Amino acid sequence: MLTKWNTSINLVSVSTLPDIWARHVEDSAQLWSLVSQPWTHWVDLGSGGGLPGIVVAIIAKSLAPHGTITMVESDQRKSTFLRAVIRDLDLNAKVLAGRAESVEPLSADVLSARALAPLKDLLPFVMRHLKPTGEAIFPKGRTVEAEIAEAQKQWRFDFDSHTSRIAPDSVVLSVRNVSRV
Ligand SMILES: C[S@@+](CC[C@H](N)C(=O)[O-])C[C@H]1O[C@@H](n2cnc3c(N)ncnc32)[C@H](O)[C@@H]1O
Repeated sequence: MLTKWNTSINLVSVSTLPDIWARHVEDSAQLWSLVSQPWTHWVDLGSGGGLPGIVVAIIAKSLAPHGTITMVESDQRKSTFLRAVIRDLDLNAKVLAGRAESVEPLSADVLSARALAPLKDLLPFVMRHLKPTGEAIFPKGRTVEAEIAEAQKQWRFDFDSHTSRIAPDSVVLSVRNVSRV
């Protein structure tokens, strides 16, 4: 469905399509095993083509059927795509077609966002949508150290950095206990 819809909506860069499994599916799926605590509500912000939200929902269907995934996507056409996938695959997931800063607070146990914004701009979303005991999980590239330093000017937070299984120069950042400096 991603490949088919990508011809009319720009869900992923066309140059990545030949390597779609590793670049997008495995890259999203690796988040699953990095979450360190039980969860019932996973929120994915700026899901675009369902990365990682749809991939997480597919895994959850067999491994965590109690889990609900909410995807927040500001683009109406991408939201329509996400709803079509949820319907076709009968996933326990829903889409809020709106902006992360304006949808109602979502009280997530896990919050993810891939390629949405630098860390300093993600942390206000963490404050709005993640439970105080929850965990945020962000795939990040080579700029991660600079993003952490920039974010620490305004925020306190605990974090762990996990080397990506897919791209050795990337990491998955796990963030907890966020508060303003
Ligand atoms: C670069 S794309 C990444 C999409 C997907 N997460 C991925 O990794 O392929 C960013 C997505 O976030 C959406 N977006 C941008 N700002 C947003 C916001 N404030 N709230 C919700 N979605 C947003 C865009 O429409 C776009 O689909």
